[in-house]
Amino acid sequence: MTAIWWVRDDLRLHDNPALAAAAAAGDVIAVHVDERIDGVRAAGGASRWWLHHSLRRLGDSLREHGVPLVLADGDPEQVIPQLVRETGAEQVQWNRRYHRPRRDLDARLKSALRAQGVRAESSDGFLLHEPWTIATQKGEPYRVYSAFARACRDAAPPRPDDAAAPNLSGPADEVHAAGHAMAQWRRAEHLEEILDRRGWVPTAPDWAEGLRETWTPGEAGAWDRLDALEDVLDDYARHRDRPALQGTSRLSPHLRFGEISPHQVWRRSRELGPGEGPETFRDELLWREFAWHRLFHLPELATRNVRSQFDAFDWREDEDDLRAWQRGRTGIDLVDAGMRQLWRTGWMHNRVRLVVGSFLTKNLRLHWRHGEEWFWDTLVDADEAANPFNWQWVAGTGDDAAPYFRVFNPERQQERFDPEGEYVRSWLPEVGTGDRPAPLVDLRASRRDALAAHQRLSGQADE
Ligand SMILES: Cc1cc2nc3c(=O)[nH]c(=O)nc-3n(C[C@H](O)[C@H](O)[C@H](O)COP(=O)(O)OP(=O)(O)OC[C@H]3O[C@@H](n4cnc5c(N)ncnc54)[C@H](O)[C@@H]3O)c2cc1C
Repeated sequence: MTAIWWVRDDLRLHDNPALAAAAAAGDVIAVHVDERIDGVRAAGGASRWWLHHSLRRLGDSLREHGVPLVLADGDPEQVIPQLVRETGAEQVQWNRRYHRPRRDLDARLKSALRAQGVRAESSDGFLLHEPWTIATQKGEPYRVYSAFARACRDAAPPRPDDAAAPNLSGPADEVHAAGHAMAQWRRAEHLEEILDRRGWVPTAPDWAEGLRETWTPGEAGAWDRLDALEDVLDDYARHRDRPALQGTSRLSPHLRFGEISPHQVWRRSRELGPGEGPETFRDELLWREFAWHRLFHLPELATRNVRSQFDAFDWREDEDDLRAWQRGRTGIDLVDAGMRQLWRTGWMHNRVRLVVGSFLTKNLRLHWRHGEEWFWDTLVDADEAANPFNWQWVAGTGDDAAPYFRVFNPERQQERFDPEGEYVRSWLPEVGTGDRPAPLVDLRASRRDALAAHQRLSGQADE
């Protein structure tokens, strides 16, 4: 029997319930669809770069087991049934995703396949807990992180270790899919050609040099970061806010693309001990979880203020200021250093994300959606939940968010978290040379303006 494994944000062989189910059924054909879905944004530039390399590496790993990776594009509701017809597959397996337009599509496809007598099944491969399993006593979703995290910790522990990849085999060479024989899909050059045609790796200009230097997309790269966790966790609670240090795991893009599962990361952190470091780290994994559960319940998280009173907020519109922020030319050292780190490496330290987010939405009073969209395009870990969730958190428009009137002062933040200026100098070598733009805004005056705008909003709410 042949089973199709529909690869989505689970680009790994280990601890992958959908792949394990397909392998248990018989020969496996893996398929990835470059899909276009109404109501879902296309991946940003940095994510596309990542996906190109991650798919290539997944193709290499599957090939070692004789399993082809088919690269298709278009509407999955057409592509998957067509593949089923072409290959004679009797099963389709996938891991669930949680944004409503994607879930709706998956549900429609599941029904359509089942109606044709094909066994279509979904599994839990992306989160620690399915969103419908963590609820208050009234059966409602949690809106406050601390209560949510307690409920997660009280729930069933993560899946037991299943270190071995499943036993895999592929279909006969003469089976065709998407116009090519399986023998072709199993060739590295064939995969490379099709990936190249997608145009996800920039050439003119090649802005990905810093990404190549920083990251190794794919399951092996994820395992290297996981192995390095032991160097980080002991001091995690003390070092995680210091951007000049390698004080955090840098697992975020690997988790984003499912090159490693949160169960694997949680388990490893447990093996590394109780203690303040590992506990604080697990709290962060639960923030990831919280963001996804919120997206499950709030599908418009990226486009609507969770706290709707902010719909009337007096945001400014200023293209020049936005561009200066994006390019790291605000004249505020910590902000510019962070934006340069992002542009060069596709990643920014969490503390600095908070600072640049506060600066954009408060000192510049530009809408958080502008920041969210820029991050969406430039972060290698940009995801549909954590990105809008955290932007709404920083802007004060989200659930359990930092209040709008809490404005980070970037200079104080630098004194606290980069006291020697190491981080700032590493991204802004021109600091101290006089070759820096004048600050875009006066930090005190712009803070006062932001607070006044918030006051006006509160006044309206009271009327
Ligand atoms: C404005 C803003 C936007 C953000 N956008 C994203 C995004 O698109 N994708 C993303 O994964 N994270 C996002 N974050 C959260 C956080 O900055 C990153 O997850 C973290 O910096 C990744 O580095 P790390 O893997 O070394 O984290 P670690 O400190 O090692 O944490 C371990 C893991 O926990 C998760 N995590 C940690 N902090 C958070 C958080 N606040 N929210 C959700 N998950 C968290 C991540 O999966 C991370 O890999 C954003 C934060 C802010 C303030």
